[in-house]
Amino acid sequence: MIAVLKFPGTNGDYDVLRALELAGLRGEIVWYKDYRPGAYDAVVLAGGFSYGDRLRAGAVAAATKAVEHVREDAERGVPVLGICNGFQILVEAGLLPGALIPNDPPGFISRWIPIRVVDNETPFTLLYQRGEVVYTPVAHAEGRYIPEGSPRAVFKYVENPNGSVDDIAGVARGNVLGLMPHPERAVDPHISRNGVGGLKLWLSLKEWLRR
Ligand SMILES: NC(=O)CC[C@H](N)C(=O)O
Repeated sequence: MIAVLKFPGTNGDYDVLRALELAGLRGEIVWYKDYRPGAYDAVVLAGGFSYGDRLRAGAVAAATKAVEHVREDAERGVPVLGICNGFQILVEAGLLPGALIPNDPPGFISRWIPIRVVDNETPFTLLYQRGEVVYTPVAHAEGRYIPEGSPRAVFKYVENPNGSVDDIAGVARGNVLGLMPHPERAVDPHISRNGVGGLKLWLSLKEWLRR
């Protein structure tokens, strides 16, 4: 069972659930107060505006017991994925290195953009070719990635929309991955005119869990 973690203000949880379903995976939306460590095969922190992005996007959710439990699970080897606000939460909690600051140029962006898979050795990217370009929606105001040390970049923007250093769109540490684009919104041919490039991310997880 895959947990789709929900905080007050999370809005991407049903999209993740649907993507898991399309990939043939079983998911469950888990309210943050109900999250129990050791109970799930993988965890997805979905996008949205947890706690209204107060203080900094992701900062309040990062201080919850639920994220402490996610950290314990991550240390046990459970794959953890943070999408957009989920990525912001993982960075704020120190599970991933660096910082996500307001976009440059400033403002909320919402559009499809091409991204490149530069590392296909994570539990979420193993079915992609290295260098493969996929189209995904981005929808954020605080997505400018500032690295700390030499982070392991997994996705890079082909068209950098937010001023992220080195065009970094997603980073991993061990079995934890975070990215600003929304792979769960690029899975359904009925609503996507830009392909279903996000689907392989969910199929990769399925393959990783099978192995
Ligand atoms: N789609 C999202 O997860 C939004 C992320 C965050 N609230 C921002 O605007 O930066």
